[in-house]
Amino acid sequence: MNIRSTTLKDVIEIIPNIFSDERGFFFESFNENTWKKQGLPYSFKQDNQSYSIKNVVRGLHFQTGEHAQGKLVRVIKGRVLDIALDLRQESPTFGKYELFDLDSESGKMIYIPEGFAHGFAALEDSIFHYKCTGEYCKSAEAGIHWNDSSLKIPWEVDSPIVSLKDQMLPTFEEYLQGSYSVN
Ligand SMILES: Cc1cn([C@H]2C[C@H](O)[C@@H](COP(=O)(O)OP(=O)(O)O[C@H]3O[C@H](C)C(=O)[C@H](O)[C@H]3O)O2)c(=O)[nH]c1=O
Repeated sequence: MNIRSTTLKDVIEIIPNIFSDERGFFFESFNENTWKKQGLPYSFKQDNQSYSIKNVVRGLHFQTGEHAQGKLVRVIKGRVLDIALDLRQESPTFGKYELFDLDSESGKMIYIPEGFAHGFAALEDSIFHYKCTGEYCKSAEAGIHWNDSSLKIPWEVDSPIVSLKDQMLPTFEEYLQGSYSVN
């Protein structure tokens, strides 16, 4: 597999070895020993999967404090524009985000460590899968508004479909003035 650093400190892009033949293709989406040898995070506590119709935007989400989650994200079907936003005040890339075009054919994965807000837009009807380094904790859920005017995230979708919960999320400025601690 190929591992590439990104513009965000500690966010890693992973391209697995894909074995193609006349039937289709195969790749290992996770292997503890291989990841351990490559110095990649390998301890995950929960797998999640969501299906989003085209134009859905989910996020930007994170869990606060000790419940912060690292996420290994990939697309099983379709194509998404994925985003990671660095919320770690001590990070050299604090307040920066990067967009990642993820699709089912490339198998490309992104590892997003604890301390980031995460979201994605479904550019097609898509199945999204991610491994989390920590379990879900409803009381620790937090987020930042998907359409924040200071972040100006270019989602590439027309009339996004956003949950009521996400429509109510604070702006990045409101978050910064709040009392959240992401890790
Ligand atoms: C995240 C989560 C949710 N749920 C329940 C809670 C709700 O009843 C239902 C839907 O949850 P929600 O609307 O928060 O799902 P998403 O909008 O896809 O949230 C996720 O979207 C962005 C992209 C993320 O990175 C987060 O991991 C996660 O917040 O699933 C669970 O039971 N366990 C869980 O781990």
